[in-house]
Amino acid sequence: MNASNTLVLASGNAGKLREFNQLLSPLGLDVRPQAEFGVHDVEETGLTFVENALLKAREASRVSGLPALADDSGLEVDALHGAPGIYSARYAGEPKSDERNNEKLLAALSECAEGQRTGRYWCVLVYLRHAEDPVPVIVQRSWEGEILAHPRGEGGFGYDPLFWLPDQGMSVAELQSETKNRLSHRGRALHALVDILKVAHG
Ligand SMILES: O=P(O)(O)OP(=O)(O)OP(=O)(O)OC[C@H]1O[C@@H](n2cnc3c(O)ncnc32)[C@H](O)[C@@H]1O
Ligand SMILES: [Mg+2]
Repeated sequence: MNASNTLVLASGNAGKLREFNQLLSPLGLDVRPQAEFGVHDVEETGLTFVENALLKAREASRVSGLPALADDSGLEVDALHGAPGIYSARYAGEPKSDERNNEKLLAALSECAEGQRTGRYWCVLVYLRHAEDPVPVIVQRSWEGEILAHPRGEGGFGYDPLFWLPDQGMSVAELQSETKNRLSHRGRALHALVDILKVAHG
């Protein structure tokens, strides 16, 4: 990390920012949302999570002058040939709406039998020391689950009320936030990233 352990979080998603703060504040890192620096959302024109995460991190670092951490994530559903995938945030169009995205997902799977509703969350994290960093740190993690036929639970964000964890016997929206952070695609990716940064930068 840099001398002051300050970094900018290249995200405008309130649910992600909450989870990053829960995960990173115990590490003594000063994590600032990109909105503090007037960073606007970039167009996510990549065809992969990693390309989009790079675009977001580069812009946030360029505008803030700080190291940047970006997350590009989404839900891959087998019966939908990987959709909504990199388009998860805008699955039901603009403006982004978790509620409409969930309704569209339920409709798309209305004919899909239990047992065939498998999928996974993906999270790709990119850390850049500066906007032109030629050696980004990149970590990708997934989290397996099944898509419910009806929403359950109030916690989390995005597709969490529809994402069922057979091992837990709960949807992600029914988990305690600490449990989600320990098990999730994002939580595990972040721990791996922090381990890499500790080795690289002390
Ligand atoms: O790009 P930023 O500003 O970070 O915010 P965003 O919401 O647009 O984020 P993405 O482009 O990475 O899209 C990710 C979408 O995938 C879904 N998603 C990712 N992680 C999730 C999680 O932990 N729980 C539920 N849904 C998640 C959710 O719909 C997100 O909006
Ligand atoms: Mg986005």
